[in-house]
Amino acid sequence: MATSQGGNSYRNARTSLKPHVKSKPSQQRRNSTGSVNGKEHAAAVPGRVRVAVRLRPRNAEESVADADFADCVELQPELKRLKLRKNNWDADTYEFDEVLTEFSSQKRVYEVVARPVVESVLDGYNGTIMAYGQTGTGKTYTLGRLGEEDNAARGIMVRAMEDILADVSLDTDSVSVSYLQLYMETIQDLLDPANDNITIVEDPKTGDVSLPGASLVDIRDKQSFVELLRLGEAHRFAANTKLNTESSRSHAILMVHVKRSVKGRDAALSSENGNHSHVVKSIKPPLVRKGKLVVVDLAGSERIDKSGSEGHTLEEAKSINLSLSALGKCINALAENSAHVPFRDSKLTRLLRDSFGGTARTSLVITIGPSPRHRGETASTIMFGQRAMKVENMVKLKEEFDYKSLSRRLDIELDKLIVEHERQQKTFEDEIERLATEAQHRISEAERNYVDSLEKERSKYQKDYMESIKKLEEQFVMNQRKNEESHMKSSGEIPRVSAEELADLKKMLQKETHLRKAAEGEVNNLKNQVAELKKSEASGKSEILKLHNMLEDKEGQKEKLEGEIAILQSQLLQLNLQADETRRQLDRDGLEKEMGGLNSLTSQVKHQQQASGNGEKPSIAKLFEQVGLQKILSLLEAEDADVRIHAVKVVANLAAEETNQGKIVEAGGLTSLLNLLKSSHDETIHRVAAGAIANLAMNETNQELIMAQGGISLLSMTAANAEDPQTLRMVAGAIANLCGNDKLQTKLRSEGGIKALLGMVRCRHPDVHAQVARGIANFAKCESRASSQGNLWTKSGRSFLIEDGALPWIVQNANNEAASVRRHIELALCHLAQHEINARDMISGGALWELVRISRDCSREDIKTLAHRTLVSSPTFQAEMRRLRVNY
Ligand SMILES: Nc1ncnc2c1ncn2[C@@H]1O[C@H](COP(=O)(O)OP(=O)(O)OP(=O)(O)O)[C@@H](O)[C@H]1O
Repeated sequence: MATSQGGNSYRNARTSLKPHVKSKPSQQRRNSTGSVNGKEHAAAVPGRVRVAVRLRPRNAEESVADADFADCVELQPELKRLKLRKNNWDADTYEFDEVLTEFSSQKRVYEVVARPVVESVLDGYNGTIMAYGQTGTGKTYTLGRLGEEDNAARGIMVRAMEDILADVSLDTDSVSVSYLQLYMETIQDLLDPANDNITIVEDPKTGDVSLPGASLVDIRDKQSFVELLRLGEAHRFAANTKLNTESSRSHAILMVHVKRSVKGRDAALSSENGNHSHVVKSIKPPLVRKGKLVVVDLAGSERIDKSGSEGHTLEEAKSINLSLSALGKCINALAENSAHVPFRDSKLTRLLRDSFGGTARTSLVITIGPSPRHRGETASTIMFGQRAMKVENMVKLKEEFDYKSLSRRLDIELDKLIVEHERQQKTFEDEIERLATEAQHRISEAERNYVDSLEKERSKYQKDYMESIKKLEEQFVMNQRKNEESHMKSSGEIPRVSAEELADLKKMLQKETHLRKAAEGEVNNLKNQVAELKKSEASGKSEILKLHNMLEDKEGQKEKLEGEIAILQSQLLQLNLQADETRRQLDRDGLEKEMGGLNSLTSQVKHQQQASGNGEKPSIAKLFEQVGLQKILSLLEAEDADVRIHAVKVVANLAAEETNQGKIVEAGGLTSLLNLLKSSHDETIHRVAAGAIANLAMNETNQELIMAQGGISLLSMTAANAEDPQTLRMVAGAIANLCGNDKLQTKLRSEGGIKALLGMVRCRHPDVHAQVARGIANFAKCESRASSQGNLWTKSGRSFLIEDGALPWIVQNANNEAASVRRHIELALCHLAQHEINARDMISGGALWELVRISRDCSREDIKTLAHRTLVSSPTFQAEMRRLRVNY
């Protein structure tokens, strides 16, 4: 039955997919790449299977055998019609998409049958070109001629590859081929014949068919492809010979995979010099199009019975060629729009599933011979072609994201970023290191400058101070000398401390204050520098930490400096006090000896006392406030002897104030002072420390503490070693104070206090003697109190003073010209005489006569009365006086 098919030509089919695109491959590529959008092409486009019929010319045998017969077909190529003669007067007419006469060149056949499919493949579609026909009708001629002897004879395979290679760019695209044969349901790799059990894999989602087990050879030029085809043919021939079969019974399948990158999609990745973060953000996997061209040279169809599609059993079909039979059934089903298409009946139909009723563009060339002897086969072939023309495919673009490629590119990009990051990191670290080094240098330099300036100021100040001390000492010695002279001569001028000297001292104090401010300014300057460094090193935390530490060091140094300044201040203060003391002393002596300069000195001293007196207490208070007692006491243990000396002087000055004494003792000052007596060999320290202890020893509680801490032994030891009268005066004063405590008598005596006291009289200085006398008087008074209460310390009841041999010195100094000595001795004698048991010793020691003298001549009325009462009340004294006939 004649049909009217194929209103569209191959070219029309092409334009139906791409309306404005001409068929020139390279032009086509330019137009399609870069503008293709994956979504646009995701939709499938209807594409009917195109069928061309090609008539082989009569061969030699047919020219002879059929010489008298007309061809069984008559072609009308311009009408794309074929007439199949039934007999001499009747024929069936069939329309095809192309009708290729026996004179059609290989080139024309390629262009009308294959080129549109090849172009589709290059655009990213799957395409199938298949030849179907009776053995010897020219299927292999049409598809597989290599054209080595005659270039014009090149078949579709070679021409297709030529077009593909001409269109792709092998830098970005790839072309690879597999070559196989299917025989009796076995797929054999023609490029690796040992591989003869290749399985078909179908992607359930896309319906794509692949043969992952087949060799896949990259093609970079036509020659290597031709070689590969030749090799495949040789293997096909050898294999079929071995199997004792015919080539026409196997199907040859060439698969050409074309993978093309779609330009423009990954432009972001190619912007090598762009911002990397931008690249990463905008990164998209490159888009690739994977077209696959399948060229199938089917086995000869003559084995298929005309009724192959009409009921041959599967078993029969298998015995000849199951594959062609199954293909016919599938095409029938597709042509008739059957609900079920038996693709799974054979491997050929499974392989060609995409080509018929799938997503591929399919072009079928049916080959026929002219011989009327094979009219049946020819008719069968024509009917196969007619049915195939009814098969509608849904041509679909095979475009996908190339994640592998993206991954590779990202790896490269990542490597670049890592390298760049490392470079930046290195630069950053270098910068940090440079900043840190620079900061360190600046800090070191500032530190050096600071230390240098401090050292300069300190040494300058020390020098000034030492000079001032020296001047004062010289002044003091000079004054003393003058004083002694005036004392001896009872005449002469009283030296004065000049107003200029005091003004100098004040200046020094002001200067020191100025220096301190300068030092503070320097510290502030350093702070500013550190702050600047902090700003410039915001990211260098460790450096900032270092700067903090250094700042703290500086603060520590500042504190230390302030401590030293405070000491220096105190020294100045002390100098003031000493100057005042000197003035007072001069005043006193002047009062007694010198009436001439008395008034002026007194007024001067008073003035100074007012001036310094007004400033002194605030100064001490300020000292407490600025430095802190603890700090001052800690300086008693300073390594620097000068510092120790100054510190002990400050403490001594503080201890002179009754209000400070409790604080000093509480803060451990007493213990420190006692330690100084023990540990120091410096006479000045001994003198000043003893003075401070003497001051503290005025308090009863402190007296007990001094004793508890071995103070009497330390004072005794100091007394034994000292030669300086002032030191001895201080020690004697301290012991004298202790002697006045009733609770400490026994301990004081047992620890050598009395003997130490008496030992100090070796120094002839009246001040020392006065203190010794005071101590003896205190002790005697306590003994007297105890005896009156019946508390006797010795077995005999005798006085410790007498037992320790004090009596001779007492008697000897009872009438000492120094009033301060004499008064205390007179009192001591009176107290000793209170206890009857001492009377004998006193009589034998000559004390009786002294008592008598006191009772008669003492200028102090109270002492005089006491002496008299004692003498009168003592039987022993009374008896002695009677014995000596003293009238009393
Ligand atoms: N169009 C043609 N022009 C000239 N010679 C042809 C043409 N087609 C076929 N021939 C010749 O016919 C012979 C058989 O052709 P070919 O081998 O291609 O047939 P076939 O269909 O592939 O056979 P088979 O199914 O056995 O493989 C060859 O000698 C070939 O050169």
